[in-house]
Amino acid sequence: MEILKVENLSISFGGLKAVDEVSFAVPQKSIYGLIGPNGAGKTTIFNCISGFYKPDQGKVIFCKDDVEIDLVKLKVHQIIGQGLARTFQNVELFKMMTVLENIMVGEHCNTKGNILAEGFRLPYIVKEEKRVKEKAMEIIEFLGLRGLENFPAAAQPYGTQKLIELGRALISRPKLLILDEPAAGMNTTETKELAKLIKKIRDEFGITVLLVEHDMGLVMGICERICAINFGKKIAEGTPSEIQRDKQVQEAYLGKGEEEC
Ligand SMILES: Nc1ncnc2c1ncn2[C@@H]1O[C@H](COP(=O)(O)OP(=O)(O)OP(=O)(O)O)[C@@H](O)[C@H]1O
Repeated sequence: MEILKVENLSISFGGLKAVDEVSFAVPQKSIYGLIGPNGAGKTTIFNCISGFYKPDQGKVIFCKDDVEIDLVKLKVHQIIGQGLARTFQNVELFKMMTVLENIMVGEHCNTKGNILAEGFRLPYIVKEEKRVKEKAMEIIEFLGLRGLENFPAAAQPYGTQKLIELGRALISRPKLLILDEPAAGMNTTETKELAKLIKKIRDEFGITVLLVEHDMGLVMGICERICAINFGKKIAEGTPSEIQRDKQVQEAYLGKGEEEC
């Protein structure tokens, strides 16, 4: 059973067809990879799924409790409300805020406060804040960031900042987590830890993970299925070994005539 179905998705920027009739389906509770050379259209597909771009054509079907919802018709906050969270290619943290506060922000969509209630510190706001703080601390523990909660996010090394961003996406306990190049800028040890963490997120929380990543070791090591795109078009879809053997994928990465991927 699928949680996400991308159907005939297309979007152009001026004369450039960045995504050209791409279709793929992500099975529930799987780790699914989207790969392709630079400029292939991967982030653009993510932006269409998460509502940042409106495609020219196609559907993005999110399957929730046996109901199919076309995300293309929804606004970004409505998509988040359906249970979809994402991280970005470049770390997007609130630099002046602490690690804890940055992660708490991810639960904002599920809180009921308003500016007046918060200003007067009404009892339900205090209770709500305590609940969110406890939830954020659980995530901090899960990510192995215990002890850093009260330090500024901006003071952390890049790999840690990426984990904080991941924590912000995780706190809302999404059904589908979309990760855009989670290993970018990480060293080999950090990338290995990240691979374990992504598996743990799926296994312990039952969250489906859709990821774009250039680190082929990570992709081939943790994804059950992969969709490969090039120049905006889907060129292959299958298991990691099927993708590694695929001639079109080999050509896309290495140029014609090369045998290995
Ligand atoms: N907002 C935009 N306006 C104009 N062109 C865009 C826009 N967003 C993406 N593009 C173009 O669409 C194409 C696909 O870009 P995209 O960022 O999706 O590729 P990508 O596969 O994610 O690449 P990378 O791996 O380098 O991040 C590129 O040619 C890019 O320049």
